Amino acid sequence: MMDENLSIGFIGAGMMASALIKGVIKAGKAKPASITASDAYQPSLDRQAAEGVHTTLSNREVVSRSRVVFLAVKPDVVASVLDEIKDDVDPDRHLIVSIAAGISLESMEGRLNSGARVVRVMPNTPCLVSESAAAFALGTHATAEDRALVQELMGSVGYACEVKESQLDAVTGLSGSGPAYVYLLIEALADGGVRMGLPRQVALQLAAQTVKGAATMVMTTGQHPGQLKDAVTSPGGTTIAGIEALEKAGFRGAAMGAVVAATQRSQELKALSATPDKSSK
Ligand SMILES: NC(=O)C1=CN([C@@H]2O[C@H](COP(=O)(O)OP(=O)(O)OC[C@H]3O[C@@H](n4cnc5c(N)ncnc54)[C@H](O)[C@@H]3O)[C@@H](O)[C@H]2O)C=CC1
Ligand SMILES: O=C(O)[C@@H]1CCC=N1
Repeated sequence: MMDENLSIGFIGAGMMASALIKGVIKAGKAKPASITASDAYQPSLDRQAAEGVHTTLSNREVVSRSRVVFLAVKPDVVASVLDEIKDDVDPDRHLIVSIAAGISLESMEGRLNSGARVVRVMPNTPCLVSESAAAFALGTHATAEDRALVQELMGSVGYACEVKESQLDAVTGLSGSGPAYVYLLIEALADGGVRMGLPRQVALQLAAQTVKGAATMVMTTGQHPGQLKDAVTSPGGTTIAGIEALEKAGFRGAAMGAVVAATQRSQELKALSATPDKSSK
């Protein structure tokens, strides 16, 4: 069990950090006062301060006040942040948890002093509503306790599992970016309803609830999505006409292609982060 007074820090207090902070507070895994967040942008800090979180412009202060330090800046900022906090990171005290897409454990460990405990997590924004889908991979020096802590913390805001680091790009392409694909789907379904005469608000509610209901069916019945699809689809009925339209438009290929494209972009980011000067360590 996690220590309920565990101090958690966030370097970068943008979209994803905000969702995580709200999620872990709601799950009772941390009190606002035991969380410290830094950002270079004052309005982001003001938002966190309003939640009772301790805020600072200093990334180093986050490290000094926290045992678990989330790196929640954009991938291209991770290297400079690690250079900045390097000498404050104590392997006996700190666990560094990066949520940055495509930044490898090796590149982060290479920028910190030896022995630093690092974990990579790929969460998604629905952790704001305790419905995150996250996967994580442990660095060289992360311990069994670190694994349990990350599993408990991320599990408190949704589903979390450990994967090989080499699989994190695919996780990024599927569940990290995935909420955006589903929002597109919901918007498009609602547009279809509006096209056929439904009021916008009604169409949006019906579309969103349909996606939520279908996802819940997959997760609770244990049935394959194909079986569940067949149960909706009457011979010669309406659903098969809709499915034919989707298949003709290449729906499955488009969905698969989205995951492939986003995974490849994550791989590209990794390649970019692996090239910089190791001399500046
Ligand atoms: N948005 C999402 O759905 C997901 C994002 N991620 C990852 O989370 C990380 C953050 O993404 P977002 O929250 O979407 O971005 P964001 O742009 O909303 O947040 C990043 C924050 O970092 C701050 N910042 C910039 N330079 C800084 C510095 N030197 N020190 C401290 N703070 C600094 C910015 O002012 C900004 O508020 C990225 O690495 C991304 O790959 C991972 C999973 C999902
Ligand atoms: O778009 C991005 O790069 C980040 C990573 C996963 C979701 N958002």
